[in-house]
Amino acid sequence: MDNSNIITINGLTKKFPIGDREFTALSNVTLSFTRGEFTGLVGPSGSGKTTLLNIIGSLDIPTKGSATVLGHSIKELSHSQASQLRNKSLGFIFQTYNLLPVYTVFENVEFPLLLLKTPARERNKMVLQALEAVGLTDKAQSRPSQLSGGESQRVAIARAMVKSPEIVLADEPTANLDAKNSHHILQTMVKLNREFNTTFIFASHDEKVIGYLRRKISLDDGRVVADEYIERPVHLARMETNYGGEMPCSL
Ligand SMILES: Nc1ncnc2c1ncn2[C@@H]1O[C@H](COP(=O)(O)OP(=O)(O)OP(=O)(O)O)[C@@H](O)[C@H]1O
Repeated sequence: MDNSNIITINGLTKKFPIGDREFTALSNVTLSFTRGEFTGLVGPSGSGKTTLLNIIGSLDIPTKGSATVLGHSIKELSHSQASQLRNKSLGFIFQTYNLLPVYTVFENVEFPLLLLKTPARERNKMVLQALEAVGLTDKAQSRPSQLSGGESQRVAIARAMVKSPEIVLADEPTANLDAKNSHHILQTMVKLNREFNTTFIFASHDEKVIGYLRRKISLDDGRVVADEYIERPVHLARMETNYGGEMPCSL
């Protein structure tokens, strides 16, 4: 397994202008992430989790310091280079799913491959594989309005995973789900992380998410206040006991 460094953050400070003042959302953050991590940024509301995830995802840039993602310094990317990095190498999962309502489940998952100009036959195969991985093959022709919250989030996971990104960034992915669906989608992500060695980085204050993390980075007031590796995450342990280490294939 290749466990090389894929994200390096050095002395990162992010300030937002508010009127004629500045608000410091992140303050001198230094962190690195290796391939295959299942890591969460945790902390109270307003602690800077989303801001950090957005910078890693090249949706925003540092005010000071640097963030280097897959060899690209985020501050130095042009708009088109940043969107190329996102299209090719990053998958995003948001709390509101962000599915396109007029398209079918199949078309929603296909969308990133259209941006990458993947040929039709290959596209078809990749979409079906992604839907199978999240257990939604039978919903391929449904529209988002016909899905439950848990199913919608699984479509979002399939859409994030379909292009085999190196990194998936998930911002409060369970915020709109009940406990059963939250565990379901978290276990889906654990399975994908294991199968493809995809790096997952979460921003969340949900204890259910935290129970699956192998690394927990705590933020408070824009600063990293703890960075812990968890030997036996509580929900992972429970999942392995329940399924004897094997995940149910219908996840
Ligand atoms: N564009 C912006 N302009 C001004 N302030 C901002 C902007 N984006 C974020 N902030 C501020 O930066 C701080 C950190 O916000 P951020 O969304 O990163 O926190 P968070 O930890 O993700 O919070 P939550 O758990 O509530 O989503 C907050 O105080 C927020 O109001």
